[in-house]
Amino acid sequence: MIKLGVLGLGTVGSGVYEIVKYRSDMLKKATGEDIEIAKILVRDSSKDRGLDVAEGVMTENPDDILDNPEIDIVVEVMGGIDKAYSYIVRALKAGKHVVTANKAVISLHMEELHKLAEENNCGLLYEASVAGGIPIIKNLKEILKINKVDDIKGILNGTTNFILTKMYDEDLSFEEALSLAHKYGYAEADPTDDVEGYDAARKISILASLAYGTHASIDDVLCYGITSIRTIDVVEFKKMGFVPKLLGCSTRRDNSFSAIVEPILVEENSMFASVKDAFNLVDVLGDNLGELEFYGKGAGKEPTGNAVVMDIIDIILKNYSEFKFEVDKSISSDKGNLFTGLHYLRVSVDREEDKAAVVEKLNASGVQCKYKELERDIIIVTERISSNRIEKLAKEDLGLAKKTFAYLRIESESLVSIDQLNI
Ligand SMILES: NC(=O)C1=CN([C@@H]2O[C@H](COP(=O)(O)OP(=O)(O)OC[C@H]3O[C@@H](n4cnc5c(N)ncnc54)[C@H](OP(=O)(O)O)[C@@H]3O)[C@@H](O)[C@H]2O)C=CC1
Ligand SMILES: N[C@@H](CC=O)C(=O)O
Repeated sequence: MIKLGVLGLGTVGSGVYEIVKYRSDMLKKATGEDIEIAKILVRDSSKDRGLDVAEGVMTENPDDILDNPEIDIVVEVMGGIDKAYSYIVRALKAGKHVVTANKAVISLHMEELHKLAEENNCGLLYEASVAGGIPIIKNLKEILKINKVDDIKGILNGTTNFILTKMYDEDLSFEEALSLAHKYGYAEADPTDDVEGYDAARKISILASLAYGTHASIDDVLCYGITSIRTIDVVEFKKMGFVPKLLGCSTRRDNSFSAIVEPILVEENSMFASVKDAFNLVDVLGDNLGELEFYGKGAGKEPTGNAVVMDIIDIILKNYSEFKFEVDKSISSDKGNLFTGLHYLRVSVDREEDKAAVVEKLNASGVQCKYKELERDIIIVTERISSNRIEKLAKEDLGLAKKTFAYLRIESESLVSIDQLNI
């Protein structure tokens, strides 16, 4: 009998609970073990969750799990950083295996937690922390056995993909789409993490760390969210034949890597454009393998619960010990300089006369571009520049205040010059 202690019974925790409860025969067949959820930690054990949890299983005291010698595996699905981190550390020090969906903790403490797990002969698995139901981490570890992986790119956040899809396909406002994403359980407790790109930044930092054998932290990831994209931008994207997607990308050249999360305009007929709602797509480039894509549900109760339970199976079958996370200190981040492209930039102005000032500064910036003036906005497309340069153009050369502009890199194999763009 394997006993689980589950920290959290929200969206993911209830998915885990239901799979363990209703798929017990299949789990026994897969592992040869009976698996029981012995204790579940929540903040409020009196809350009605519509789940038939046996008497005495729910607790508000973490010690009932972390100090319980009968519990073999701790499943952390409560979210947050400090408490979750301290519970994971306690569990590992107590010799308990840990499965977590918490990208915030893994992205921040990856190196230390792997070391701690190894020292205590425990498994530490976190498949659900990246791309929800997609088994990307397990597959990436497999690929890395005989491939060098320099490039990873993906739609890594279900909430923002859902919002952008609803804005593009159904003309919903940003706020309407976000409230739906919350309702479906896709968004983080604080959706700022989703819409500002931090959640995707944590995910790409985890993938980059695994791929490059370095600890890429969230501070190494340049991060822009989707909050500045407005209805007027969507109209312009459609006219140009592009679809906006929030992508997390990482690339390595020699001993430098760049990682970024940013909204990107992809061509209407591209694979990324076809990824709708809360689905994710991760594209991995291995030097033997070539390009490999992983597609599936990136958020939500069942897919994420499935990823967590698959990790539990791997812990029981001891499919965790062969991967060693070793950190190569010679690899460092160069903060997004390796990403370049033509860019779309929209600048909004309050007064007609402000437009002339923007255009004058644009001409003085030295960045080649094309633009058109609308009633209260200027739509600009720039020559190929780096992600750092477009940021400098908006904030320093044009001196634009937050919320008065939006920019997106344009990703297209065929597009080399702004002359090919009709704005
Ligand atoms: N939602 C998703 O689709 C995905 C989420 N994740 C990650 O999974 C984790 C959980 O997310 P999700 O299920 O959406 O979160 P929820 O907010 O839905 O659930 C959190 C659960 O944890 C409990 N909890 C939170 N803090 C504490 C605490 N300090 N002490 C005791 N219990 C606590 C809550 O108890 P109570 O119910 O009593 O308030 C609740 O049951 C997060 O790390 C998230 O990033 C990963 C992939 C997908
Ligand atoms: N909030 C996250 C949940 C899964 O990781 C997302 O929307 O992708």
